[in-house]
Formats: sequence, structure tokens, C-alpha cells
Amino acid sequence: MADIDFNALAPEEKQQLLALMRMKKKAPRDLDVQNGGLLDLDAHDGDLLGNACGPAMQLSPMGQQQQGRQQQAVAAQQAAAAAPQEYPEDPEKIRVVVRKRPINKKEREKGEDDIVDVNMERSFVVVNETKLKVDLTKYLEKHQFNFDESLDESVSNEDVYQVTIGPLIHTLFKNGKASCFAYGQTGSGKTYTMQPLPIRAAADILNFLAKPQFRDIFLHVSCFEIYGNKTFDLLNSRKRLNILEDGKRQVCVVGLKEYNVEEVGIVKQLIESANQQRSVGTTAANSDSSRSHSIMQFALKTGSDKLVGKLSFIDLAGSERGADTSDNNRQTRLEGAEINKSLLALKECIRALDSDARHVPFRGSKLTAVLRDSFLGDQARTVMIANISPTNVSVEHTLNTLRYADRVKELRKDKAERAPGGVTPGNNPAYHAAVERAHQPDGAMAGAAGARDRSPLRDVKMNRVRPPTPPPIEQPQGINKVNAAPISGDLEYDDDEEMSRHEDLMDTILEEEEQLITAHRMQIEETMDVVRREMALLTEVDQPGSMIDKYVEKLEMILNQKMEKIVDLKGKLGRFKDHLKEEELMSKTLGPAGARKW
Ligand SMILES: Nc1ncnc2c1ncn2[C@@H]1O[C@H](COP(=O)(O)OP(=O)(O)OP(=O)(O)O)[C@@H](O)[C@H]1O
Repeated sequence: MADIDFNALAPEEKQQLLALMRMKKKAPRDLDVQNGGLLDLDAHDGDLLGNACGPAMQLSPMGQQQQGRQQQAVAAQQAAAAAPQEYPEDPEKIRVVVRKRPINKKEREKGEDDIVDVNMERSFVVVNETKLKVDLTKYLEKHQFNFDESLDESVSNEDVYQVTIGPLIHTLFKNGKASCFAYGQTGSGKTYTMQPLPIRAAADILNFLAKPQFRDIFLHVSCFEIYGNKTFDLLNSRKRLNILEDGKRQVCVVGLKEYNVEEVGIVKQLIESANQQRSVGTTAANSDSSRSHSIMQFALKTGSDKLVGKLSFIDLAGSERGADTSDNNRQTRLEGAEINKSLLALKECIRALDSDARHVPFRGSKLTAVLRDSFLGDQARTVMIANISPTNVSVEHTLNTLRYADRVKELRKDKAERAPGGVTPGNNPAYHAAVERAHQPDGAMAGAAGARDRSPLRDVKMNRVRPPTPPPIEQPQGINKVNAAPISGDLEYDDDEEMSRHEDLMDTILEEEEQLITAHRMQIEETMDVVRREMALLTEVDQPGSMIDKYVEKLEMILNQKMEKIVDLKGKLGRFKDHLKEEELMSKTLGPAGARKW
């Protein structure tokens, strides 16, 4: 059988091929939508493909498959139908999946070690952290975390789709709102994981839309970015967008451009052009790291523009970026504060999905405000993909990510917790005993439950100030922590109050910045109106027989009005400047030691 050039295939054909390979349970691990590659198919493969696809997809050598769109759609439908997709009817409200990326060549060359073990079958992750005792001898501390799915480095993007978005597609057709977040430190694989998902989801959605009962439903795609506290349209030349709340407290992203999409290939193109527009900031730590949240939204709408369902893909800013609040550059500090705030608010909003929380902090950040409707209602579903790097160098961030993800699901009411050691829940006393044991070793869980909530960053940083703890006796090789949430209640802060004042000040500054810019914009609009009135006044006064008293009276009114506006804007500017100065001083007194505890 021939070699097939995967890259030369149309997107639908790629999906079709992957679906068929999966059906054969022979999915090539290293082949996915993003990477492409050459696929070697044997005669038996050809038979299978031929049987499943019918005449619409005949395998031909490299890139000669140019069927009509209709034929491709038919073939894609058949292929998707043939693929094993036994999704639950009512998928869980919150699903937390962890994905470890493979160690790369550079890391190997630098002698870094892979310290993360993933047990996919029993869905837990163990991080092997090397620590130092007081006498400077090394010991190993193992941290175990259980999730809904734990995926190791061999897992393909298609597999990720099957355990994350795949099960949610049909809920979209029942007024469902689903959102999928990629969380993790810079370079942990968020974008690698997130980008193929919309392409794959579009293939499934378009298959649904091809059915007669969904003929009146259309797929609309939009993409925007939240950078600092500003929002930009990534599919409309980075146009600045305003986020407004209407009378019904519905948050709208005003002016966001939407594309009506009928082909999977178009989604791919949209992703590519959004990528080009996406802002990347530079920090001392990483020169090309993303410091913005990017959100791609699929809206299913009827011909009369009624929303049927919504699916959002959110590639979050690097989670460690919140630590930029200790950076030397003020702008970087402010952006860091906004990232921190949004990640905290996000965690709370997701947790509220499954609890009876009365107050959901949507307004806590721009990110959660724009996603508000995706968190509301019985049909709201959320998937959090926690991406982790494998090496010892990233251990703090990896633990940080796993703790964050752990807390996202911690409060779930229906938590069908998998017991450590693979014991299943239910009436099994061994399960309860195991959970009990898991929560006991060092009081970590108890401490976390009552702890004041903090930024994920701070959890990691806080661990740094802990004095080295000797290893537990008789536990050098065993797992000594299970879902070990950070110890919070037992840490001593000498300047905790100051940290919290700094946090509040950052919040105030972010709000004031927004108010100042809005007020400035409004003032310009009003000034233009005033200029028009002044021009009219001048024209009037130039007329023969004009009344100079009237002119003087009107001019005085206009000038007073102008002055009032300027004084008001200057007041806002003054307060903002004062707060910036105050923050600058505070950040210096906190210094690196203070910042470490953030
Ligand atoms: N599962 C994986 N398999 C193979 N390569 C991967 C995997 N995950 C990530 N990578 C590679 O690791 C690198 C970093 O991944 P990626 O850019 O997705 O990280 P990120 O978390 O999005 O970082 P940033 O926050 O800077 O955007 C990339 O070169 C990517 O191709």
C-alpha cells in the first residue's frame, strides 16, 4: 500500500484518517493534527479505509485527493460514525485532566531528570522531589495527586480530545455551554494541547450540523485575547474590544468579529491568523512566553441568531506569570497582578459550578466576567487541562499546577474520588480508610481546608520559606503525601499584612487604570461635541446683527463645562499617579523576600 503524505491531506481527510486508525486501535502516537507526517499504510489498512469510507475516499499517492466538498463531508461523517465514541449521556460538570509533556532534547542535554510518574490506568501523578535535610543530605519527597484523567507523554492530541471535549459536543446541541482551559507554566504544553482541540471539535460539530434536524444551526467562530486588563480581537487586526454589561447583567464583548464556518479547514486558518496576532510579552525569565489569555469561542446559532450552545477554548497565560508582581518593571507587575487575579477568580468560578455557592466571583476578573454565561445553568460544563513539564527544574511550578488543579475539583459535591492505591469508592470500607489515611500524614489537607485562599503562585513561593523538614521515618521510598495541598495555616508570615495591602493596591490600580482610560475616551468624545458647538457659536457671532451678550454667555458656559471635565479627569489622573507611586515604594520595601511569598 502507498505512503500517504499526511500534510498534503485536506483537514477533513486528516480527521478521517485518524478516526480510522483509531478504529483499528492503531493510532500512531506521534501523529496528530498539529504535527502531520508520513503514514505508512499496508494493504489491510487500505481495505479497512476503503470499507469504512466507501468510494468517497480512495487512498491515492501523495496529495492527489481532491474530492468535492460534499463528498468529503459524507466521508468525514462516515468515518466519525465508525470511530468508537461512546461518550456518557450526561458528562460531569467539572473534569480535571493532567497532561505531562515529554522531556525534550535540550533538557536532556542539560542533564535534567524526568521526575514525574504518571499512572494512566489509576489516574494519578507522582512528583518525585529531591530535597535537602538540615545536614545537607538529600532525600526524596513524593507527592501524589489524583485526577479524573492523568495522561503521560505518550498520549496524542486525539486522545486528549477524546477525554476532554469529545464528550461535551452533544451537550452543545442541548443549550450546553462548555469551556476548556489549559493551565500551566510557560512551556508546559498548553498551546500544543489546546490548539488542535477546536479543529477536532469543529469536525464533530460540522458532522452534527450535516444532519437534517440541525439544518438551521450554524457554527460561528470568534477569537480574542485578554492582555493585562485589555481585550483585543484576534480575528480583526487586534481591534480593542470593550466589555460591557447590559441591563440583564449579561456581559457582552462589544464588536467582536464572528465568522460563520462551514469547513474544518477554515477553523485551522482562523487559528493560524489568531496566532499571528496573539501578543507575547517578554520577561527576563522567558523571552517568548505568552502573558495573555487567548479565548476561541464556538457559538452555535440558529439562522435567526438565537444561541443554541457555546464552546470556549481558553489557553491561559503562563501560571507563573503572577510572580511578575515582583518584577522591576511596573507594567509587568500590573500584568502579573491581573494574571494572578484572573487565575484565582477562575478557580473559584469553576468550583462554584458544582457547589451551592451563592456568590460567584465572576466580576473578580475580566476573564471570568467574559466567561460568565459559560459557568451558569444546568448545562454548563468545564474541563481543566493541567499541563506539566517533566523535569526537576520545573518541580515547583509543576507542584503548583497540580495543587491548583487539585483545588479546582476539591469541592465537588459528586466527587467520585478514586482512592489512593486504586481502591474504588462506594461502600467499601477500605476506600474510606484509604482516604482517611491519605488526608492525615502531616495535616496538610486539614490545613488547606481552612486556609485563606491565595494565589497558586504564592503556594509555591511559600513552600520555599519553609525550613527543611527531615524525611518521615520509615518512609524514604514510599509515597508520603497524597493530594498534598500546600500547608497554609502553619506558616508564619512576618509581613503577610503588607502583602495583602499590596494585593489590594494592585486591584485598585487596575480598576483605576480602566476608569481613567474610559473617562479620557469619553472626554475626547465630549470635547469633539463641544468643538462643534464652539464652531457654531463662532459662525453665529460672525453673522451681521449677532448679539454679543449671548455669545459671551454661551462661551462662558462652554469654557466652564470644559474646565469641569478637565478638572475631573486631572483628579482621576492624580489619584492614579499617587497610587502608582505608592505601589512603587511598596514593591521596593517588599523586596525579593516579600515577593517570594506571593
Ligand atoms: N505533549 C507534547 N508532545 C510533544 N511536544 C510537546 C508536547 N507538549 C508540548 N510540547 C512542545 O513543548 C514546547 C512548549 O509547548 P507550548 O508552546 O505548547 O507551551 P505553552 O505552555 O503553551 O507555553 P507558553 O505559555 O509560553 O505559550 C513546544 O515546542 C511544544 O511543541
